[in-house]
Amino acid sequence: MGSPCSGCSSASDCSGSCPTVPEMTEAQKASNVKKVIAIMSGKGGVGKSSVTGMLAVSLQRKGYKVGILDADITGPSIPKVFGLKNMADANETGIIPVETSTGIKVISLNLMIAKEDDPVVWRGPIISQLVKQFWTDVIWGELDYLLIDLPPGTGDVPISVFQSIPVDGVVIVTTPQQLANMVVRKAIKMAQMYDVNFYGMVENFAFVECPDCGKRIELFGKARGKEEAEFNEIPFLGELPIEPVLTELSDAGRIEDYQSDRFAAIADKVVQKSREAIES
Ligand SMILES: Nc1ncnc2c1ncn2[C@@H]1O[C@H](COP(=O)(O)OP(=O)(O)OP(=O)(O)O)[C@@H](O)[C@H]1O
Repeated sequence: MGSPCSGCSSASDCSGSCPTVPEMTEAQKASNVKKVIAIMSGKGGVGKSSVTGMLAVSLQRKGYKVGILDADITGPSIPKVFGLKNMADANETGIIPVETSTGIKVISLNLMIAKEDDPVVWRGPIISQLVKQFWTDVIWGELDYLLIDLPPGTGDVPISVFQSIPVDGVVIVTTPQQLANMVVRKAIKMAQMYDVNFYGMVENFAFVECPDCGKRIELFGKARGKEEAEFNEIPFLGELPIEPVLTELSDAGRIEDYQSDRFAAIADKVVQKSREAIES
């Protein structure tokens, strides 16, 4: 599992006897998570959970061991898109994540409540505490990548994730519309305040391909993800079209059946970025 000291400005010349470092929980001792990647967006509904889900699927297909921590507590969609029906269990060591049909480990509040449509009417600090426990008290086991699906924006949960979980890199999801209104730049600036690596930006809903002639139609205006990534001096990971089959499979809980070369290419770049982060 990542060092509890990551994020501490004195970590490089620490004597190792810092009283503020909490002891590792039993679940943390039983886990070894190599890389934590946070998926964030400025605004809601841009496809952040879909990108998280498909990135997990693509990394899993490449042979990596992958988990998803659903930190979007009040609007969790990860269990639904993977068609998860079982509740998360627990033992004396910690909480046991639920596995998808291809073996991706998932934890989400919706795997702990009796009815998936019951609302979560909790204040920010309680939600943030729960997200921290998803890191400290879940038995993640051996993972190459843990993806964190953050709620949109720059509120309590992203702050507490960046402060308490050793996030290695951030993938930011945006759309052509959203680029016009600065919100995505706020999210980027927030993550930069916590000094995390930017793996890059994904532009979702960039275009629709005409099913008859293959023509590219830019429904939400000109796709400008590459330009926006350059403006923010972060890598551009790729653009994704609107594909009704993705919506259909997600609604049916079968996101793992979706095939996309574009996602596979984005996953390759994410792997590359995570390796560069090790080497730098
Ligand atoms: N490229 C795409 N093509 C077709 N449908 C998509 C695509 N990306 C996302 N969707 C659909 O758009 C809807 C919103 O996507 P998603 O839930 O991933 O967004 P989100 O940013 O995570 O939303 P929230 O702010 O609620 O967390 C879902 O129904 C999803 O299936």
